[in-house]
Amino acid sequence: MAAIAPLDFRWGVISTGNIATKFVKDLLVDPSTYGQLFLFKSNTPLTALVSCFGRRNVHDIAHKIVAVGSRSLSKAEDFIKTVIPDTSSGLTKAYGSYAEVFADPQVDAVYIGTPHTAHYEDALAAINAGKHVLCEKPITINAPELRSLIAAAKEKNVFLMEAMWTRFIPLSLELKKFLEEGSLGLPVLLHADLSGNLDLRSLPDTDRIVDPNLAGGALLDIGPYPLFWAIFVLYDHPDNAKTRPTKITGSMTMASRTPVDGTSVFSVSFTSSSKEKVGTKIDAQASLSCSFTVDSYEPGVVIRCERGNIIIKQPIYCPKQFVVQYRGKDGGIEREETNKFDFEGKGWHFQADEVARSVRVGKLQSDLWGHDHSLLEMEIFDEVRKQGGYAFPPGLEKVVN
Ligand SMILES: NC(=O)C1=CN([C@@H]2O[C@H](COP(=O)(O)OP(=O)(O)OC[C@H]3O[C@@H](n4cnc5c(N)ncnc54)[C@H](OP(=O)(O)O)[C@@H]3O)[C@@H](O)[C@H]2O)C=CC1
Ligand SMILES: O=C1OC[C@@H](O)[C@H](O)[C@H]1O
Repeated sequence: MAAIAPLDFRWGVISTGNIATKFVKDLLVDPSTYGQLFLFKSNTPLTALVSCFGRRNVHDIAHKIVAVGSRSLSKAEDFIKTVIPDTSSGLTKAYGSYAEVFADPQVDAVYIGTPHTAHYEDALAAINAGKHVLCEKPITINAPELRSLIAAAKEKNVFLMEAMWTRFIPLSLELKKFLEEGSLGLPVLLHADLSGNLDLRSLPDTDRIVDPNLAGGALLDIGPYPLFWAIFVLYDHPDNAKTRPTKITGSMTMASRTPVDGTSVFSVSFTSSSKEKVGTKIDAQASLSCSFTVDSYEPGVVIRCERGNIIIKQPIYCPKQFVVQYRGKDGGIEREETNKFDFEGKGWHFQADEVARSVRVGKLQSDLWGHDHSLLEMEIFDEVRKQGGYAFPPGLEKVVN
């Protein structure tokens, strides 16, 4: 079979903050690299098998960073010098505005790493300029904004995806295959938590984590990850066939000087009695939480199935290990399998490969994290905020129902 010529996929990056830096560093990792392969032997008698995967092995894509835009030209120039040193000779253009990135004909796709509240307007401007878009999570601050973006992207015939990077890491790809084999039976109860004590009262009120004018709080910032596991395992389960949840509950505690959530607890239920789709078999619930006021908790994700459990270690946004526990006839755990993963880079590049490969074949959304996934996420967050009593300041939402 003839090899496919590598596609030069040309990125324009807007913003120069924390995640833009991490994403761009990962884009610079050679896509053909395997991670370091290692063998792991456990002393636990229960552990029967250990598998190690170190994959990327992408030969069909070459990521190029052709433009970086910032609200300040000098920040864009500094970013290029420090983060993309090989191209400081001029291969990457620095712009003192985001609009210039959108207008650059060299740019195929725009990566958006601005605060949550800017996502809608930045993505819309990129789409209207005819650019494909990869936008950080949460893709918008409510569902109506996202519906409007999806409509605009369809109208302009461009690809749009939320940067839900966890979906594309090797662990998720492997776990998906395992879940589809169904050897543990159906999932029944999923627990997922992402937390970290940020000492919210010590942060300035203008920090994006606590500023209500930047849609601060735990739910929108780290809530996408526990919810990702519920959507990935339950909503996407073959026996659920993308049937929407029958019930969503939410509760929030406000713990900073500002009116944003410090901790959110929410649940999403999928039931076979759902009227939306006859024949659905799954009866499962997800118990989810996120907090900026307490430390992280292990295990990050537990998927309890009819015949055993799957245990995923922190950090749940980029886990590198899952353990499968098989239940014996007496109900006890009779066997465990540990699956470990390793790769070059930090994991943000896998989503970039997905964007380039999807665009290459003319797709307008990802097969793995499509518009429906992000829309479900935003609808769940809207409901949790409603039940939890978190209303954004007037005018923050650019589109409302
Ligand atoms: N996928 C992941 O792992 C992560 C995703 N994120 C997501 O990325 C987004 C940005 O987070 P993070 O990088 O931590 O934030 P930072 O504050 O570090 O960076 C945000 C950047 O956005 C630009 N910007 C545009 N408008 C504003 C504004 N009004 N106030 C402040 N900055 C602005 C700035 O770049 P400039 O001055 O150059 O224009 C700034 O550097 C969030 O939506 C967050 O949810 C964050 C962390 C990890
Ligand atoms: O996406 C994220 O993951 C890691 C967190 O530290 C960060 O605040 C968040 O935006």
